[in-house]
Amino acid sequence: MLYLVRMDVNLPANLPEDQATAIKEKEKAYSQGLQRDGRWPHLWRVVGQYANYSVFDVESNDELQELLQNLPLFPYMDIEVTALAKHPSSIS
Ligand SMILES: O=C(O)CC1=CCC(=O)O1
Repeated sequence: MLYLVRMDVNLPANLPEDQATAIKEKEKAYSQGLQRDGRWPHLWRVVGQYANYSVFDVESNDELQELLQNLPLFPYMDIEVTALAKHPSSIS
C-alpha cells in the first residue's frame, strides 16, 4: 500500500543545538534504513520550508503508524497522511 505523507517539523526554539543535532542524526539514520529496505521510496524537501513530502510503501495502516511514531523527530512533527490508490488512467 502506498501513502503520501507530509511532515512539518517544528523544533522548539529553546531546544539546545546539540540535542537538535543529535535528533536530526538519528532521524537521518532511521530514514535511510527505511529507504534502503524499500519502505520509504521517496523523500522530498518542500522548497523553502522545514517540511517534506514522502511516499511510504508498507503493508498496512498499522505498519505506517509504527514507522511514523518511531521517527526520532515524531514528537516535533505535524504529519498528514493520504492513502493512494491506482488511478484508472495510469499506465504504470
Ligand atoms: O528534515 C525533515 O524533513 C525530517 C526528516 C525526515 C527524514 C529525515 O531524515 O529528516
